[in-house]
Amino acid sequence: MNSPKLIDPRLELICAARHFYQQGWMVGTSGNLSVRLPDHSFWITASGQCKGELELGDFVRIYPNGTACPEGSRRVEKPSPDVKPSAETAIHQVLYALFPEATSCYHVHSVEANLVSRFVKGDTLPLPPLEMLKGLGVWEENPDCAMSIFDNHLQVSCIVDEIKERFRTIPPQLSALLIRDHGVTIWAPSAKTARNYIELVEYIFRYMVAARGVGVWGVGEERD
Ligand SMILES: CSC[C@@H](O)[C@@H](O)C(=O)COP(=O)(O)O
Ligand SMILES: [Zn+2]
Repeated sequence: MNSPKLIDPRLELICAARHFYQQGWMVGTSGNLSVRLPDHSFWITASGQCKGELELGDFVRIYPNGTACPEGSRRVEKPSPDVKPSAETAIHQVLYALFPEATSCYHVHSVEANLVSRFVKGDTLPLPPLEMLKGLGVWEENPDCAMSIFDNHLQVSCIVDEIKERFRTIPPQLSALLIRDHGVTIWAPSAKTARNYIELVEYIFRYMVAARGVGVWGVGEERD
């Protein structure tokens, strides 16, 4: 009997990136996607690549601290020496460390994510109690749900430190975080779920922007 063919997990990332690019959420080189493998290494998009036309050679494999890739002592596997991992690799790393059940981490930049990130000054964004929240795991009637917001910093390590510090003390309600004036990042137990999460959070952001435009009361406003 033939054993089932293993599908390269980078293919799922290539398809997801093309889809997000077509939606206008990964314009140009923006955003980064990763998938974690059973040995706890992960593939992540290389830095500065057009996300609408990724190829298998546009990924870097990062091995966890203390382990090395099979070919040698390096902790990074690259298609060529000049290829660099995403500049935001450390955000994926900290999320995988904080949420061991996560096997995929997706980050995109949309206009709506940036608009809603300015609806509030604080570090949480109240979300409208939409049915769509069930897709993000919130099974409550009229849920009082909020997404964590972090300030954008030039030094990615500062964003990472704030994520680590906040989530260690206050676990997030959703598997998602928003970086102000930058974009959303989600983490999920599978690549398919990660794609759904991105679509759902982006729907909620679109709704919030549209609701403001037509004057729907209370949407995205800071609660007392
Ligand atoms: C279009 S610049 C956006 C980058 O600064 C960054 O925020 C981003 O999401 C992509 O960086 P990358 O290093 O390609 O993964
Ligand atoms: Zn980014």
